Amino acid sequence: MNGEDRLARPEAEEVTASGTVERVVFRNEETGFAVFRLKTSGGVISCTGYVYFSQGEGEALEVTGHWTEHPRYGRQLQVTGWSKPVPTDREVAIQLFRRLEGVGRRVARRIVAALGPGAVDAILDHGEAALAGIQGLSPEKAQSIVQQVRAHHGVQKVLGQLMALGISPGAAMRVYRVLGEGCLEDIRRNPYLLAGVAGIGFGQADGVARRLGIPADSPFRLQSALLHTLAGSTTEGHCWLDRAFWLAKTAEMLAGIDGDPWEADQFEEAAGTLAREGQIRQEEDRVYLASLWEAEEQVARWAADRLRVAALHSAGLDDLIQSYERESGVTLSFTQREAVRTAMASPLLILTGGPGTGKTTTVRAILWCRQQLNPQTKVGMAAPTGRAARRLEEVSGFSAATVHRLLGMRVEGIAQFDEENPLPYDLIIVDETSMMDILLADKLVRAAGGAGVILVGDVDQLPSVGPGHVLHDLIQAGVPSVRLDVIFRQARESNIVVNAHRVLQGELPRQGGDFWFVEVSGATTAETNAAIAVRLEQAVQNLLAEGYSPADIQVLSPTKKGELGTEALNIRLQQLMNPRQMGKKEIPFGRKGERAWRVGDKVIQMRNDYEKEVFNGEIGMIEDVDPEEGVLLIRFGDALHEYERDEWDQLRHAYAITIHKSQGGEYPVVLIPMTTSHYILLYRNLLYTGITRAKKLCGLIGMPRALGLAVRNTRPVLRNTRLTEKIQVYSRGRGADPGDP
Ligand SMILES: Nc1ncnc2c1ncn2[C@@H]1O[C@H](COP(=O)(O)OP(=O)(O)OP(=O)(O)O)[C@@H](O)[C@H]1O
Repeated sequence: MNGEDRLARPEAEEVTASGTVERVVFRNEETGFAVFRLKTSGGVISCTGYVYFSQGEGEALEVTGHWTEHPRYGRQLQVTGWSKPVPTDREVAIQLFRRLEGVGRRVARRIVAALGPGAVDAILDHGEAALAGIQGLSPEKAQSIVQQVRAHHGVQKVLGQLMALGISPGAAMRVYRVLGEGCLEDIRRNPYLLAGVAGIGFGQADGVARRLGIPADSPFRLQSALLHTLAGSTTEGHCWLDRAFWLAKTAEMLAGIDGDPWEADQFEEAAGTLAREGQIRQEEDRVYLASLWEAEEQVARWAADRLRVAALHSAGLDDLIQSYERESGVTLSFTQREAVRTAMASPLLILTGGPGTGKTTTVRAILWCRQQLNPQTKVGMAAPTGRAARRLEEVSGFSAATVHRLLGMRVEGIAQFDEENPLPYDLIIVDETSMMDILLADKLVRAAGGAGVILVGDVDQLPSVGPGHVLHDLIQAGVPSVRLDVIFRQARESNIVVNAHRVLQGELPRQGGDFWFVEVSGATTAETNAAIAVRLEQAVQNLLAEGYSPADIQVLSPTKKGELGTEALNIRLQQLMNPRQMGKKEIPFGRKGERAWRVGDKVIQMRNDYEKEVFNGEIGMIEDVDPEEGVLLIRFGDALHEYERDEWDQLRHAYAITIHKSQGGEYPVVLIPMTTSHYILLYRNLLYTGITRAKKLCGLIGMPRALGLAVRNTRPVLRNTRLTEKIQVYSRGRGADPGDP
């Protein structure tokens, strides 16, 4: 039986059942999805669906849904609607109030005597006012009763009404959690509040607003649209937008939805409100989201403060370095020594260089010297991604964490360590800092306290996915930095390393050894692309035959779209590396169920999940799937995680990933298709980043012209940031806050 046949198909007929919850087998706190047993007069039934439990076990519930047949768990009710029965019988009502905390039999009786058996509804509708005048109820107790009744019964009304506005069950739960009990009133007034809740964007909030009859020129709408445009620019890496451009872009976006032209100056008032409310910050013609402005300011002031601290050169340092050389058998180069000296003397150092230039070796020397000077030195090591952290651990011999974990970040934006509670280290070393965006840099510097900070990275790699160009800007601003640019002999034996440096110099890579280029040609570009895809498959087959595992082989593409984009390649490569097989479990997905998550699939996490502690860009493997529940069991490193159906959007297949996503990763074998169809993405840093991900073998397959274009194209990174200028201003002591109104 194949995976699709195993999928339970709901029977058409809708059924209703009521009873009490016997056991909650599984509950996802984030989405509200639950598996539970309901004790009904006809026996215990198994149910699945989005249900909000206030108590869980023992809770009365009425559910509607469809029967499904699960191959392992048998008959289950797939719940599509639910309610918590409000008692209509006096004695039942009294029992219900008695179950509330702090309510005795006497008070319960008095409430029901005053309000009748419909007391619950009266309290839901009128709140504390309904309880006014009931003997023996203090205002605090009345408040507590209202809260408890709302928690038991009110939430379903709210969720039901949210769903009626077109919000999905999972999102409705999130809205309720984020915006709280009064969310409906707030949303009716300003539906654009929804745009701030995870998973709901401006477009969906706008749809709700239309349903609620909010006028198209409502100030809330204009403000939300403006914030949307500004936040959108951060996906291109910008920290700020030019004001006139911002207004015009927002006008254009709304005109695209409404069909009518909007004038940019219609947004002036909305922009003024956002500035007054502190949601945006303006510096002359530049407009920032407040959070980005604050982050840039913070990092700038921090770097400037450290620049002002005079470097303290310790006299015996050269002797110490010589001892290290004797001990380790490594003779450091002139530049490496300079890096060690600067690291000892300055509270901040940037160590940059391409592959094989000796960054890790230098870090080892620095650690050794620090330990010799003070054996008590506490060192914190981190990298922006889990895999980069694991690698740092391997090469340095010290334990390393992700920056998020180091800072104790459990949810986006909130860190356990900050200026009030600094990290307990004397020295903090962060690797792969080209990947660090301004928001993460802000968190790091806030928590650094008095510790020395060494930022290690390769400034020629692609910049961070998030906003800012931090490593580059810090170097530009004159932060003490050492650039290692000599490739060591051992590294020179690798054409991967040599070619990475050649590409940076604008030279074509040379073939041979661990680096090869397969030329593919055809009569037309389309034909050539098709031939490249076939040749890529052959290369994968050959590598598998040579004993490489699917996990060893990583295909990288500049883009997601097109025949040689990651989406199309993933379909081909899944068929090749993990084909459908009898007995291999899978779950179909996609609009027509044409794709499948299959046991053994390689997958990539697409955004940070703080609960699971699985971060953007991490690669995992599907170990098991439950087609009935829609649950995927995925291994990331040592940990296994469950992904519910509504979490699948966090995942993609990872046989092919974009070069952007591969940042900070390393793979034994990297294969990159090269086509002129990716014209706008063919540039030097991108190719360089792709090549430097390979450890044992790097294969480029495609058009020589595409390779030539990529090597020659030095497209500069254009990101709107002011970090460099701000550091320079602050370090000269001109402390005027450019953003103060
Ligand atoms: N001073 C030195 N003398 C001789 N060999 C060295 C020296 N420094 C580094 N190496 C050797 O050069 C190679 C690359 O060094 P290292 O791993 O430190 O570079 P890296 O910049 O961290 O490289 P990557 O970014 O590729 O990890 C290693 O084999 C290392 O042993």
